[in-house]
Amino acid sequence: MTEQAAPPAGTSPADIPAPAAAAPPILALQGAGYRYHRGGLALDDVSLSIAAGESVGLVGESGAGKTTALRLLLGLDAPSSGAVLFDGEPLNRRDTAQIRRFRSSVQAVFQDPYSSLDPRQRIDRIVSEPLRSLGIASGREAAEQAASALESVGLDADVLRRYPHEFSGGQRQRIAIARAVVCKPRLLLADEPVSALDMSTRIQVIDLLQGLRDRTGLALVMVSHDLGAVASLCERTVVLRGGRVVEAGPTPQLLHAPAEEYTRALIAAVPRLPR
Ligand SMILES: Nc1ncnc2c1ncn2[C@@H]1O[C@H](COP(=O)(O)OP(=O)(O)OP(=O)(O)O)[C@@H](O)[C@H]1O
Repeated sequence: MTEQAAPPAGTSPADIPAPAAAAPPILALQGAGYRYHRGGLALDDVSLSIAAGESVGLVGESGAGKTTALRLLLGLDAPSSGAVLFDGEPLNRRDTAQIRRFRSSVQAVFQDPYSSLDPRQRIDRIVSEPLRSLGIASGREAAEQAASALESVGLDADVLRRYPHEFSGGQRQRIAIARAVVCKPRLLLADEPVSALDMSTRIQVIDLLQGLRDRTGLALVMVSHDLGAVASLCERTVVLRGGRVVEAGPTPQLLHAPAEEYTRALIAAVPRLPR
């Protein structure tokens, strides 16, 4: 039961402001299903939501449906059944005004930092691209925001005139993260963001994501096989198996006292949980 203070003498109920309605989650899957043209049901009745500032891990064995779920959340594919909700409204790829708001609020980072950056473009063009394509900034203003995004991922502005091939995998992933955060999104969707990196670079990129999350309140959805990365970054974890959610809950609880045998087996398959 919640307690409610009595109104001060002389005030009528109409004078008392109504409690603010809770904001809807930034993004949600609502009973979402997805079937590939030549495949079976890759996702089946999946519901999950990401509130402002929240970090959610999506785990499961290969083929569980993690990438498919992320593609629906990113609006790259439309669900075959159910819905994707953005700020509480169904995501409609034909609603250009909504899609513009969506793109400036929800950005992505992918696994392979080698293929995700256009090799013919200089870093300044790559990092400032979301600003130009969303009409947020151009010219000098876009260049300044790109430099500041690079600074936020630990790279100096002198990288701006260089090309992707001049950088290591970890530096390229930092550049990809700078491009994702340059328009100050509310949510970052990351598909295996550290799995192509060696162990020490992995830890640096996890620390970077952790720092961005803590400093800016950025919400995060991370698909990962690396339960150590999920433990470091995600307060909540959703376990997928065969396209369905088998278990979800606070990450420490889920990793240390899993309710499902499937989750126990996933954890047991990890040599150790780093850090
Ligand atoms: N383009 C496609 N056409 C047909 N079936 C597909 C396609 N992409 C994925 N699938 C199938 O959909 C299911 C879910 O795949 P998905 O890639 O989402 O899994 P995942 O959990 O991300 O796996 P991994 O960890 O290996 O990346 C699998 O059965 C997969 O074979």
